[in-house]
Amino acid sequence: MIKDKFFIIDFDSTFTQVEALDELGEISLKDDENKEQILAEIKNLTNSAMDGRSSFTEGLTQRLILLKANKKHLNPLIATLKTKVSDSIRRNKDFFTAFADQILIVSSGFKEFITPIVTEYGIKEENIYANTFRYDENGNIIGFDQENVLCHDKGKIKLLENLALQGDVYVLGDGYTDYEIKEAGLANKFYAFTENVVRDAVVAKAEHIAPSFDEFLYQNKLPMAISYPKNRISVLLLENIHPEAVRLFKQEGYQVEIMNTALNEEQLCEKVKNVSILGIRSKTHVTQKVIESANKLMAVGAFCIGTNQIDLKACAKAGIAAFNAPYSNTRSVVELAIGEIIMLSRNIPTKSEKMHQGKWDKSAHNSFEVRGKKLGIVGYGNIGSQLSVLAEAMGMEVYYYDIVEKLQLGNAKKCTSLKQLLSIADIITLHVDGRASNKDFFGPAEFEAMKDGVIFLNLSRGHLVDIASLVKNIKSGKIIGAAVDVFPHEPANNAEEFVSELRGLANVILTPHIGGSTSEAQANIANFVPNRIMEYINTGNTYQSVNFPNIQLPELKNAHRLIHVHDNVPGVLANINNVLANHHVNILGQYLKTNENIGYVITDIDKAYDKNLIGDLRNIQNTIKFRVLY
Ligand SMILES: NC(=O)c1ccc[n+]([C@@H]2O[C@H](COP(=O)([O-])OP(=O)(O)OC[C@H]3O[C@@H](n4cnc5c(N)ncnc54)[C@H](O)[C@@H]3O)[C@@H](O)[C@H]2O)c1
Ligand SMILES: O=C(O)[C@H](O)COP(=O)(O)O
Repeated sequence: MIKDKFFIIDFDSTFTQVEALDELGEISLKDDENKEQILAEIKNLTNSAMDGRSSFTEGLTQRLILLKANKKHLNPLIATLKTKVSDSIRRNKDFFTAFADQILIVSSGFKEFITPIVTEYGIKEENIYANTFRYDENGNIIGFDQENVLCHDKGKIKLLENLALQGDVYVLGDGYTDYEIKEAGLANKFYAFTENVVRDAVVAKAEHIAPSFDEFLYQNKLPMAISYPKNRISVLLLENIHPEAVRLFKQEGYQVEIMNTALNEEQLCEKVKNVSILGIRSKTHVTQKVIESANKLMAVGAFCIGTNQIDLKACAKAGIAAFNAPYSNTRSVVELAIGEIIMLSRNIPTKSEKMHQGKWDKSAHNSFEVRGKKLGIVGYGNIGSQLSVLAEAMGMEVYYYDIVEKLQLGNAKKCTSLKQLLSIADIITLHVDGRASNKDFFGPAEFEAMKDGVIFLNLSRGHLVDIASLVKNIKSGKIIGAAVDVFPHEPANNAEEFVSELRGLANVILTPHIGGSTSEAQANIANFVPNRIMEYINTGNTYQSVNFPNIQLPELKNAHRLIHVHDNVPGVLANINNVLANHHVNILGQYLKTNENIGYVITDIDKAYDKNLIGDLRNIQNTIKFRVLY
């Protein structure tokens, strides 16, 4: 135990998430017709005193008058406060018990509700310094004990002077009166606690910020309930990712920065330096150089399906796990493709444009039903196969081609070669992935192999199609309609001009890479990807990672979890186990999986172990990354 340190902890908005007198008002004024107005006044008085803008004593007197509270309201208040203990305080309960002799609650609140809350955490009653209420004969709260220094302005300073603590004093609180203890020279350090409320005036003065109690413990090398403070995990989200992702990451306690645009390599190298989690969509390229610049990167989230924009191998080799959302926008792409197939079959883009120019061109020329037409799907993955089902429901005859064997859905017919599909289909739609070998997949030879009068769609990736060949075949009339959603060069944001030879061609639908841009899809993605990443960070689970060996781990119970990522070379597992044996570690469970690039070993061990173990595991040859979870 550290004997010469004292931890002074504030109660309202620090130990608990709320201001207790505000909560008391919710109870005592429940039936008052002016409740909202009075509560707002009380809050104003609280904030003004906490920000150091007004006299504390005066504010307290006024708040008690406004509250019209009675002794009978205290039990319900205590019950409410018990549910509102700050999350990071709650999870570090063991610390309060272990360091009970050194922890003092110093509050300008009231012992009547503070004592029952904090003593549950092992805090000693004699270490609670706070005010006490005065009541009338009917139990109405009519004031406070004027003798107590804590009801006066600068009360906390006076108390600390009286206590004359012999040792280092650390103060943790959200309010100005907490900061004043340090200002008066009565504390060695003041930590502005910002988990529940951020008071700008206090943060501006504080030398140390503690967004959570874990951070306070971490900075002071004190035992923590979790292995690493979550507020130290920084998230950078690019390309206008849906706000649900921001909410989830913030709720987890991470620091989140958002940008609406994609970044080029140079910009990203600069921005990614201290980032722990990077979120991108299809336009930001995570290259080897970017990875080399990322000193703290743990995970990359592609908030989309495609991952060709990420150097997955380089990420794995650097111990960075990558995740995507493999199904969240599938249906949106399929619906757009269906709509476009019908629109192009009826020559609608041309007809609509003419109408806007005042030209009435009623004719059936070049207009066809889709029923009975042959749809050729290239790439029968999640999107291709889902499209197959909807197209058949509209009476289309479906043909598909894929490089791997796929389950045929409904009556869809497999083509044994791309050439076969191209020679059969009336409408050809591209749904392969953007792997490097698919670059210029469709060029002069592929367009040549198509039937005359064909319709062509690309909603997969821009670099798969040679645009010059596509334009040539549209202009020659071989292709009578086309829909293109993805392009070899796409603007980084909505302010940049879209430049393409495809502009201005008849019966060509051009869309700004919006196949997956529906509210439903974006919200689904923003839910899916953060959850995968947080699970990886919190448990080591790599299920559905696109570059790490996939391991689904059991819940971590009463153990420490050692997570070891290493080059996939012989002997590393043996070395890990030798180190564990040398330190007489009791192994509770061990899991190993490798892929072509890395090995991933998870070992759950008894909590009691010699701390040199960690350094020895880190030093094993071929270790890429090592972390401990609890
Ligand atoms: N326009 C958009 O907004 C949008 C939205 C979502 C996805 N996409 C793109 O669509 C692609 C496909 O999505 P998915 O979810 O169906 O992916 P998927 O991985 O489930 O399917 C891709 C299929 O293509 C096949 N394939 C790959 N190369 C091939 C080739 N040369 N010839 C034949 N088949 C080949 C694969 O075997 C696989 O079955 C994504 O990778 C992404 O690039 C675009
Ligand atoms: O891969 C995808 O899911 C699509 O290309 C969508 O990409 P986006 O999120 O950049 O629109």
